[in-house]
Amino acid sequence: MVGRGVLKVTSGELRLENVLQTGQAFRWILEEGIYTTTMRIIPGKYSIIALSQDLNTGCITFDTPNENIGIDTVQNHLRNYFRLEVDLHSIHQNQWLAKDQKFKMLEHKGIRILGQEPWETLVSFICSSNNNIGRISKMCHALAQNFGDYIGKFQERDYYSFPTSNQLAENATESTLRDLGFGYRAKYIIETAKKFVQAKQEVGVDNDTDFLQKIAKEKDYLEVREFLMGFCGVGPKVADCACLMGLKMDEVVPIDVHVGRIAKRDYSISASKKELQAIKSRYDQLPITKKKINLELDFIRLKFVELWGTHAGWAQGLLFFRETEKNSNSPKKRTKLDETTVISKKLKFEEEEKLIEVEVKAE
Ligand SMILES: Nc1nc2[nH]c(O)nc2c(=O)[nH]1
Repeated sequence: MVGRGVLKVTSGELRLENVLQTGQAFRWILEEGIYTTTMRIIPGKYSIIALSQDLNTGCITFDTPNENIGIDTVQNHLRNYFRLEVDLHSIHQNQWLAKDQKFKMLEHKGIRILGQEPWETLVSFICSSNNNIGRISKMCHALAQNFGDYIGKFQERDYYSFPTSNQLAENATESTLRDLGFGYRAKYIIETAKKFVQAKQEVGVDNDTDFLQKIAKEKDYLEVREFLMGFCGVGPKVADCACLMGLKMDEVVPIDVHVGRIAKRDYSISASKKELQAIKSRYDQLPITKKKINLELDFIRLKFVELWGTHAGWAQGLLFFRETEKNSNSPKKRTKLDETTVISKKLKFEEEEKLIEVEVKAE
């Protein structure tokens, strides 16, 4: 191994198996206890990275097998990625449990919200519409393999970067993405990439991460969400996932059917007409939000933020994990990347996609 080091993690604060392949990140590959992917550890450059965790100590051994990046640089990168500055145990005890007795029965299990590349997060969650983790992963790998840069080989596998908005806008087409199995999401990705490139040009920023971080710095949450929802295929849920897992907006609570179900079943949250009307009028100055928002789900979002506080999005992460774990097969079964099926031709589920598309159009 060329560059090897250890990342110290306070015991229990991070469990790789509960964060890397459970619906936040989609390009980690797990084989024999080792997680590998490519990450932008050095600005402007992707590198292959391999991680393994000692479950007794919590410590993570990292390798950058093809290059020597420098231990401090990799450690800093991983601290940021895993958001190790956030004391999960303390937040669980002092913020969530203090206000919500349900967290007595809800251990945090080292489930943390990641600090991912915001452009990749946005595109990944566009892919997540009506989709499951295995298929989203296949799509994200397909984007990297077909439109990203070749980074190198590790243990007989080729690794690629996640494509920039420019790479997608210049080299991908709706038809190629449809051929790769993206279904109706093909159009969303192409339209979003093209508009994104234009938006970057207008402010003179070239890098996708820098651009979205600049937006996040200059605008408040509702404005960032409005901005993101201006892109094709981005509704409140996708925008909120990008805010939470890509832009480190810890208070943001993405709401989808799973979390909506939890809100009604476990928290008896339901809004009166008057309350819904009050939310609607909040968005008079935010026309895209007003058009795309589901008022009932937004009401739930606000209730959860009120209940859980500054790291409400992290609390949602625990509930989301428990809910989706309950409603799925074993994690290994649902997330393992099948080597032979990284998408380079039509996938079996194309027929199913067409059905979904018809349903969406009919809505
Ligand atoms: N923590 C969360 N992970 C997710 N994955 C996905 O598809 N949705 C979510 C979410 O709402 N929270």
